[in-house]
Amino acid sequence: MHPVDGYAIGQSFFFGTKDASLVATGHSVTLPGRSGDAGMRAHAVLKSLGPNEILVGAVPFSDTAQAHLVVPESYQWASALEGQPLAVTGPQSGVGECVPSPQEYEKSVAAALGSIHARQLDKVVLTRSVEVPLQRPLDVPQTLRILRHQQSDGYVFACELPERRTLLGASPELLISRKGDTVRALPLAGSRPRSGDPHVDTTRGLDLMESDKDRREHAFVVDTIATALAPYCRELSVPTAPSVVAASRMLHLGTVITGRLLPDAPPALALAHALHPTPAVCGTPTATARAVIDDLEGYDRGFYTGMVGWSDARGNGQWAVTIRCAEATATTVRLYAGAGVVEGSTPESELAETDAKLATMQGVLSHYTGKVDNGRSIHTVAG
Ligand SMILES: C=C(O[C@@H]1C=C(C(=O)O)C=C[C@H]1O)C(=O)O
Repeated sequence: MHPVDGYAIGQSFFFGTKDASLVATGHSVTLPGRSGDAGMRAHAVLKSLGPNEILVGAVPFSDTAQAHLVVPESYQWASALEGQPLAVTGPQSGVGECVPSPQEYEKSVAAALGSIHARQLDKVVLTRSVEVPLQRPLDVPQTLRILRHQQSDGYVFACELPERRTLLGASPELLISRKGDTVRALPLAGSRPRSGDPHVDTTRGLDLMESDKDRREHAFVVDTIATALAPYCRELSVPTAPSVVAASRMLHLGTVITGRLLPDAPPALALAHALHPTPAVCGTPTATARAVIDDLEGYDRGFYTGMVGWSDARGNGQWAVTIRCAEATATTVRLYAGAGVVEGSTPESELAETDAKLATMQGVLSHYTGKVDNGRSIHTVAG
């Protein structure tokens, strides 16, 4: 038994790394949840409640949408969750409903490339979502164990949202963590699918490291994060080159950024707000990229590409970027994936990247959904 087995739909929260798990239940106080100064306001409320209080939850991509941040009635830290292999997958259950469709997504990437060539922006991250019916109710603890098994590093999470929706996933990307005066971020950008063969993956990793397009795509993120953190830090270490980070089905370029904060630096959630949305999930410049996303994507990302995590009253916390995730109701599950578009991108390669990223959660959830085809077969027939 692990405290995660007490996970209750509508009430609980789970956040786990390879070292520890946080399991929280209920909400005594719901915190102010819009972006901007929400991080500081939430911290003030938390501090007023007492030194042992924490807040947990998720912040959406949009800075005008409502966040879901709560002070739980109870919480406990427990050991890391033991992974569980994915045993059986259900039968093929047909095509998921895609927004935008694969064809529309490729058109949007082409339109974004037009804006990049016209020098209106340098990078924009365009995403897709697929909704799939559930064939049986989702077992959250079991899904979290499967996610832990697949993603040995990284951040496994489940967060109860209003209207009995469950946000869950395994993110390989750390927006920011703060422990005492030490901060850490692990931004990811620039990706290749994994092959299942370690030798092929080594070659793909080298290819990623040598790809000018992926290195530029990555550098936008690192530069933006380093610039945003610098005013709060007395030391900031930013490696000059990224390394290859292996997620369950993807290889990414990643850079471990670490810093020592100045006295009176903001608490973890406020630092996270200062960084969000990074060009890993939005683009460069941020405001132009947001406008292009609003114009081209055609759906509301909700909590996907926001942040999920916890903070304590001392200012510590861990906030992961909400990717490789799904949002489940009692009867459906919506999956998400996106890819960064820069000079050198092509519509086909970015669509393929989103398919590869969708496969992470599709594989994990296939036990509940059957195998899902996210519109590519329609694409092939039509094309
Ligand atoms: C938007 C997503 O991923 C982001 C985009 C990446 C890229 O374009 O290479 C890599 C990791 C993430 O920062 C996603 O996984 O859905």
